[in-house]
Amino acid sequence: MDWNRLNQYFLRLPELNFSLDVSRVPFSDEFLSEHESQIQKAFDDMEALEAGAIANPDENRQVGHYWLRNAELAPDAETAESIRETLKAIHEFSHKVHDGSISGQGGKFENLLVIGIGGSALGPQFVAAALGNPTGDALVPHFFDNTDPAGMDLTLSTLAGKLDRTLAVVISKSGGTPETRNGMLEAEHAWKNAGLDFAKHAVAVTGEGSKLDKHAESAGWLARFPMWDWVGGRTSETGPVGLLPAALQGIDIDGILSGAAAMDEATRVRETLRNPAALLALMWLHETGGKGEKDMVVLPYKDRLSLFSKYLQQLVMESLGKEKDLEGNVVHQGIAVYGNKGSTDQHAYVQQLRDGVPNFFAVFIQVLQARAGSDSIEVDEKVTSGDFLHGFYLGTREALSDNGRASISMTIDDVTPSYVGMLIALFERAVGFYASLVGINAYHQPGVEAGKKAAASVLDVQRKVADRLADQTGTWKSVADLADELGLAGKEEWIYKILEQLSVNRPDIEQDSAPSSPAESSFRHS
Ligand SMILES: O=P(O)(O)OC[C@H]1O[C@H](O)[C@H](O)[C@@H](O)[C@@H]1O
Repeated sequence: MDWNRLNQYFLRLPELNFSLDVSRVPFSDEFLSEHESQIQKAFDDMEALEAGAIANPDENRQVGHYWLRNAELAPDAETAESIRETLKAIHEFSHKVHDGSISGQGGKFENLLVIGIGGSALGPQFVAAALGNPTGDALVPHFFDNTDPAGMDLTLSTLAGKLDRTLAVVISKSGGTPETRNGMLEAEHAWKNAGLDFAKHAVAVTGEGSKLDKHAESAGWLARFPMWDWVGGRTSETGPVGLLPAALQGIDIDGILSGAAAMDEATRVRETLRNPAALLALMWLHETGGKGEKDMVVLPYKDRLSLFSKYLQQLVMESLGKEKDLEGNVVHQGIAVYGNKGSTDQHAYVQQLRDGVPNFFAVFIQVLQARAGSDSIEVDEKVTSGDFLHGFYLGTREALSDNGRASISMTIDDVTPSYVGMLIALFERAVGFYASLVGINAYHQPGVEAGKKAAASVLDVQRKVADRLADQTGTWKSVADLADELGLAGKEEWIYKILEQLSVNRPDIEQDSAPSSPAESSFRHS
């Protein structure tokens, strides 16, 4: 690649020891000048958002995640005070847990069970993996992030005999998400079965007055931490959602906050070529045509960052994947995100990236420090494992460029709390800028509701079908009969799938042996 172009489009932020290289995206100078007024408008939008505008018009909400790492910025004194007080409370609570002045029925807490989903799990999971240290964590984190009973059993099996020293942190902004509620109920049941009082081991992070908040209050849980209306789930990592589990784990949360604050500062600069979030958003615009034409493949060359792409999947796709723009036009926006880590992924899908359908751009994250300490063996003459990792990063990037595949690279020194904060803040702001560039609301998620509503209807049909079979115990019924008798014409497929599932999981519901098709199947209650 062109050394001059690299020097032209290599943004180094010396005060952050962070750099962004967009030289391998084939944009022209004209592209930048053509979009300058749009990016200036995005800066205006962001300024208004940070000043407390209703940046999420559909939900009539402010968007305040940037205030979390700089309370001074909050639009009113009460909000600022609440942020400071909460941070103080997180520190105090975790100190007390660490020194044993708050403990479980079996003694000092040693394990942490985080129960949450989506924005209430992905950030804590990413940070736990990036910054934790299983042999040195103050509390070792475990997660329930689904309503999969087998998954929960697996997690509980690793905590067998230790629940009396395990602190459960139930996280839900709305306080009504079914998966999280189910996880909480399953956990309460497990603690009870172990002869323990769940309330003495539980903490909630949730919106004031939510179902979860009320439940935690009336059951007398150890503590409750707020989840403010103006923080979205996918941008909540620097609020109590992310900070409480991290602090309990023993991670330096002030480091995360200061890294995020420093990146916020750097991405407020209105000079496009000096602003990494603006450059990132413009590169996304260039590569996707502003229409999601290409996917973003995130490839950190460091195991500790392997959950970052999963975290970004929600941040980017739930923010940008929208049917309508702010004016109500149908636009079907979005950028798909996937990736895991290099060089591992070279042995999985990089073949397609290099040679196959050119429908992506890559974002490489290079971490300079190979390992703690400098003691590395030579795995080949004069080269270490870390040199290989670095070589694979440069090699893959080169191979992609050679075949006309664009890539962006960012470089950090090491995976530290501060850099994790920076990465989160950088992508949060790039998402905000990109949303302005394409004219969408990044802060709502209307599409998520459809699946939730349909699931509720499925469970309603399940109750009716199971009751109907129970009313006629012993009688074999076909799907068509049940649909007809229950007035559920058109729902035959659901009825079949529901009964197929129930017959495996409930001893009182049976499916006839080996039917050749759903229509020929029959079921009975016995
Ligand atoms: O924190 P909760 O209210 O439980 O929400 C958890 C998740 O639920 C939904 O799926 C939303 O689309 C996500 O944005 C949110 O993070």
